[in-house]
Amino acid sequence: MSTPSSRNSSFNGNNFRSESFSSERDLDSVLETGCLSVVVLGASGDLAKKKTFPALFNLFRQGFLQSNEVHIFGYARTKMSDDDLRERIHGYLSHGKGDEEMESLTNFLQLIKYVSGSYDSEDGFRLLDKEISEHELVRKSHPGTSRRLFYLALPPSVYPSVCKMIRSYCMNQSDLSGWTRIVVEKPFGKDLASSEELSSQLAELFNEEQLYRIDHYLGKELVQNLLVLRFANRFFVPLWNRDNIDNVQIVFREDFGTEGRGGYFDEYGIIRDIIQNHLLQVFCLVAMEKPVSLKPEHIRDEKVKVLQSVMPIAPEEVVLGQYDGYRDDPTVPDGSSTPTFATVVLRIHNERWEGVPFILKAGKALNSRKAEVRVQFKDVPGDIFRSKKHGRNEFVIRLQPSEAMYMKLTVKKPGLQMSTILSELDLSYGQRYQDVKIPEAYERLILDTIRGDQQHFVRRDELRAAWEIFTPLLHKIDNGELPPISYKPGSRGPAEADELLARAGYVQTHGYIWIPPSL
Ligand SMILES: NC(=O)C1=CN([C@@H]2O[C@H](COP(=O)(O)OP(=O)(O)OC[C@H]3O[C@@H](n4cnc5c(N)ncnc54)[C@H](OP(=O)(O)O)[C@@H]3O)[C@@H](O)[C@H]2O)C=CC1
Ligand SMILES: O=C1O[C@H](COP(=O)(O)O)[C@@H](O)[C@H](O)[C@H]1O
Repeated sequence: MSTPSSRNSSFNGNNFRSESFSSERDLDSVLETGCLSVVVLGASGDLAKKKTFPALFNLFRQGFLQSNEVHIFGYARTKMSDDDLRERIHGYLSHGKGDEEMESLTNFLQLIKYVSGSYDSEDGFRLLDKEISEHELVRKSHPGTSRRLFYLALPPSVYPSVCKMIRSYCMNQSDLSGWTRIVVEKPFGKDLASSEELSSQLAELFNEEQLYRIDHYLGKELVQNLLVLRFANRFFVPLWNRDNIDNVQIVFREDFGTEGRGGYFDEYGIIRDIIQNHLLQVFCLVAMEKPVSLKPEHIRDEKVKVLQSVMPIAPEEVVLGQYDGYRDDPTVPDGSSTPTFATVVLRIHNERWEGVPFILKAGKALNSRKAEVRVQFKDVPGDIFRSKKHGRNEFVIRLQPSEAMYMKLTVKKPGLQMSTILSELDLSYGQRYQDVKIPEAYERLILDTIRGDQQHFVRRDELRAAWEIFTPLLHKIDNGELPPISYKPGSRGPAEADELLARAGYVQTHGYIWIPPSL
């Protein structure tokens, strides 16, 4: 079988980078070859086992990581052997039972080596460098041509020291055609000042091209589809503005609480955990102007512009909640007033969106798990069918689960009578693309880091603009000026949030539920 890299061995680093913005960026057309070391720092943690290693395994299975080129290193303080780490992640690597699948799993696990060390000591990182260099030597990599990817699956508090250590002891030794790249997770800072401080610390060590600020929502299939939908369809181009759209909701719901991550969560809260990053990235793609091209810099320029056009958040357009029982988690302080739910209305001061509320809503321990964008259109002027009673036109993009997009529209009720009902045009991915396995967000984004494509990563000025929007509100919350309203786990969240939604202009449809079609 020809594999992605065996088909493209002639690509060198420069060709690859200049091609990477092309709209034809097929996954299998732009891989570099040569020795690749992927280092997962914080390998003992939750993200590493649930997301990072499984994503690496999926890339390996599909031939995007080749055993003759790649080696994977886990690094953390926990004392454990290579086999201990393999054992720890094994259960999270989904695979079939066939011989080939089992062989692939075994081969993948054999690529993993574990190095234990602290995040601020020379010894640990020297040892890590020694292990990486040995692997490079075995692979007969020419000095300076190797590729080193450091994935920081760690709390942000240790990013500066870890980056310092990598810079001092673990860099690819020359800049021939090799590289060293750093992937950092969110939350990147706690407010504008701390984020800028962190950015400056990292900028002293690495340039912007080496830093990949990951936001895994940007790797989700339907999030990646947003620009295509908006700018490749004549349907939407003339409608996507204040003349036709009444309000937009971007919603994240989880039907479970903080589940063992209460200690982390309590320091951040739902706005820093979900809204300031994941939902705001989706917001950018829904609201930004058309980029000049698909070059990462052109796209990110437009995202920055729309973020800079967001007006200060009005406290009366915010509802915060905390679910009953949140404080029972022993890692959460007794008197915590950290919000686990928030609805925040953003308003954009520009020609396209003046007056249109963008309602960002996120909550834990709610009645369902889903993420979606809901674009609600204005009523039809001079309505002769009295169709208003059914509800408005809505275009819904279901990011997860059951990826889909559907348009709620009024049609004639089938039958002899001339009456109308609300129905839908439905594109459900499970039904329409039955043979396609939708890649995990992390899989796609890690591949992008290896390919050097920064389109789906957050640029420093974008991050700054995002914090500028939320910092005043977050400071108010931190100072106790906006206490959360309690809500029952398994509910819709505080009733006040629905009231805010109605005040913002959202008209709820009664008696209509979209049911994902079954096969
Ligand atoms: N878990 C998730 O679902 C998601 C996580 N993220 C982000 O990914 C990053 C990692 O998250 P996650 O894996 O959940 O975090 P963990 O709390 O599991 O931490 C990862 C590892 O870091 C080390 N560690 C933990 N706390 C500290 C500390 N205070 N100082 C130094 N080292 C520490 C531990 O390794 P050891 O003690 O062995 O060194 C731990 O195994 C975070 O930035 C998080 O916000 C983003 C999206 C989703
Ligand atoms: O970043 C985070 O995301 C997850 C939700 O991710 P999803 O892909 O399952 O929607 C969330 O549970 C977690 O609190 C947050 O840190």
